[in-house]
Amino acid sequence: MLINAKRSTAAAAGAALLLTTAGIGIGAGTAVAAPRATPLATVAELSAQRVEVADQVAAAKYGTGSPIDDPAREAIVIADAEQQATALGIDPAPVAKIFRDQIEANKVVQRALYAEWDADPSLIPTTKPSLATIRVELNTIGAELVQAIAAAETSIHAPSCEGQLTAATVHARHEQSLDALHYAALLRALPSVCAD
Ligand SMILES: C=C(O[C@@H]1C=C(C(=O)O)C=C[C@H]1O)C(=O)O
Repeated sequence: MLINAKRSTAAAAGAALLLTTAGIGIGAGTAVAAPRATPLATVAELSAQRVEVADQVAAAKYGTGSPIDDPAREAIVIADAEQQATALGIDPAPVAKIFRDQIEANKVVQRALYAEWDADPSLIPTTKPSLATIRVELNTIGAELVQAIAAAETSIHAPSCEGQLTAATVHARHEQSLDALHYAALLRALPSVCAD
C-alpha cells in the first residue's frame, strides 16, 4: 500500500514533469512567434502610430489656411493627458512633458510633408481627410498612451530605461515600417519618457 502510494506519487510527479515540459515548450514557441509587448514597447508603438497619423493631419490642413501649430488644440491635448494621468493615479507633470514631445514630433512630420508638397505639388494627397475625425483618432491614441505610460511606471524609473526604450523604438520602427522621416519624428517623441 505504501509502495503503491509511492508509485502513484512518482507517476503523478512524472506526469507533472511532462506537463511542465510541455508547458515550457508551448511557452517558448509562443514567445518566439509573438513576444509579449513590454510596457515601454507599447509606449513606443503608440508613439509610432501617433507620428504616422501626422500624415493625415498634414493632408487635412495643407492648403486650407489651418496652421500646423495650433496652441489652443495643444493645450487641450495636454490637459486631457494630465487629467487621464491623474485619474490613473500617476504624476501628471512627466506625462505632460511626454505629450509636449509627442506634439513636437507630430509637427516635425507635418512641416516635412508641407516642404515636400511645396516642392513637388504632384505629391499633394488628392483626398483631404477631416481634421475633426483625425483628432478623434489622436485622442484615442493619446488615451492609450497615458495608460501605457502608467503601465510602464517601473521601467520608466529603472536604470535600464534608456536601453529598453531604444530597443522598443527600433522594434516599433521595424514593426510599423517607418521611413526615415517618421523614425526621426519617433525619436523626437520619446526623449522625456525615461525619468531623470
Ligand atoms: C495634430 C495637430 O497639429 C499640431 C499637433 C498637435 C498634436 O500633436 O496633438 C496639436 C495641435 C497642432 O499644434 C492638430 O492640429 O490636431
